[in-house]
Amino acid sequence: MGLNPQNCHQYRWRASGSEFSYLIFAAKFFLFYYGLDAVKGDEMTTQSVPHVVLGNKSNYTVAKFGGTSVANFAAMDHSSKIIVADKSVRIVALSASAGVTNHLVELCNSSLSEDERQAHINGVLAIQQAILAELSLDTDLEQGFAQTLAAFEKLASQTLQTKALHDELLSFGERLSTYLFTQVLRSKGLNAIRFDVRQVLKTDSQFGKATPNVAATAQAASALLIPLLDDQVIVTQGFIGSDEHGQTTTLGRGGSDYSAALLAEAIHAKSVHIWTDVVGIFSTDPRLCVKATPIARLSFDEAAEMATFGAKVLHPATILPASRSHINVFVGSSREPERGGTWIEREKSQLPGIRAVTQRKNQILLTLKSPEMLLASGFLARVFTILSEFNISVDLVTTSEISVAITLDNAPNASRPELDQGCLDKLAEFCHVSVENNLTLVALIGSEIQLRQHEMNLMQVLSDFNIRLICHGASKHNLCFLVEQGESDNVVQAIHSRLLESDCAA
Ligand SMILES: Nc1ncnc2c1ncn2[C@@H]1O[C@H](COP(=O)(O)OP(=O)(O)O)[C@@H](O)[C@H]1O
Ligand SMILES: N[C@@H](CC(=O)OP(=O)(O)O)C(=O)O
Repeated sequence: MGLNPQNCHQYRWRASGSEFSYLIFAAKFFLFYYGLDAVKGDEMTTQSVPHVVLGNKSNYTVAKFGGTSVANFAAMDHSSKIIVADKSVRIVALSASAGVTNHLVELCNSSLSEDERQAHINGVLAIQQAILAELSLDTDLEQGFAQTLAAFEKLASQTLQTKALHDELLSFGERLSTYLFTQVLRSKGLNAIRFDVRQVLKTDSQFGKATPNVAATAQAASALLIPLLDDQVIVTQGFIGSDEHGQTTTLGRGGSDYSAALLAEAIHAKSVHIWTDVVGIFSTDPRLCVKATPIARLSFDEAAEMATFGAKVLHPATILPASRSHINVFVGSSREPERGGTWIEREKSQLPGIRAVTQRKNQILLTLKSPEMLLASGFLARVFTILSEFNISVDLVTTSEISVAITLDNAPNASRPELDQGCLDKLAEFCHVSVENNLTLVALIGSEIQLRQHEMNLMQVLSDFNIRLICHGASKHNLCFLVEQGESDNVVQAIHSRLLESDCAA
């Protein structure tokens, strides 16, 4: 296509004969997208889109591409066509290429042997080099990429003791993928620039799971990001940010979705598009149930519950900025954008009933029993005070006259403090403590879930399994229970087959 970004001040796309397939793709994508937007009443245009704030909204879109959508050159190529076809996309928030963050997490482990360390470094380099082999980087990108790669190799070869250094190392996946993807977009004729998101995505210093500072992010975005948006596509990193001292932070595993929603909020975007490897959010993980079906529309509440209770396709915090700032969220497949996906919107779901089933493995059940609880007050307050002192976050709670059962998330990526012996000792001072591991939390998600007739079928389905705890009533959007981890895939499949395959919400 031969468009030199240095000389290109207009956001545009030029097609030659050999690029005819892009035209067809763009037309198909546009038809699909326009169809959806027509339903929603939004206006789409193929023209350059200036940053116009209508009311408190611009007409821009933030597009997030997950690790699978930038896994290799072919995936990047598919993803780039979506941006070419949708001129409202002005910020692209990228994840690290699939597999890279897992290597980086391993490299944070201080007990690695030299050979193991080198194998993980080589794993990261191999993924970058395979993509680089298909590209010729412009000088500005080439220099930055080489420096970033050298900085990665230097840091990765050391034993890193602090959480701050772990976050610095974890950030390299996104920092590298954004150089490569910027070039892929330029090769399609887009005026793309790479932007270091740490300049604007401001967080506290809770390394590993930093909390964004929304006001500081908005302020930095209006000074540094919004002025760049009129005639360029900004390629930036998901997952990472920086604290007030300029140190790199991360938002927790899978956090790029959250970054995209935060950036959309900061630039007053109308929507966030999450591009992944499935054609939307399904009635359950499609890898587990072949008959799982994509859900066309979900409310913010339903989507938040699904993400919280294990639907890996969306980071649970994504809905927070989207919901408070009225930003619609779309989830679709970067390989097959024309197949549509799931729209997550403020409107309440039209259909009461169960719409999906999710599971979250590696849960702990903590049961605290004390005869003193009988007719006594203050027991629960004492329990929760101790858990909070140890920064332990509780998921489900059920109580009986003399005991309380609590579930805690112990997933490897939960980024939460583990249940340590100090906490258990403190609880044991006034009650009998039992800890059960290897459990899975299964959640039925929907709207106005009440134990009506077809939900009662659930009890029949579950009668074949050993259920450890059931929790229902605090939210109308879920009904949760714990099962043994070894059985949980079967439980989800049985529930899906009996409750969702006949009247799965669409
Ligand atoms: N309810 C669900 N709907 C769709 N996908 C789901 C669901 N639950 C789990 N998943 C899994 O989430 C995966 C996509 O998330 P992820 O691997 O994080 O993608 P990305 O690389 O785009 O970040 C899918 O491949 C699918 O197996
Ligand atoms: N790369 C980070 C952040 C992320 O969001 O990735 P993905 O979009 O591939 O889930 C991770 O693997 O956790």
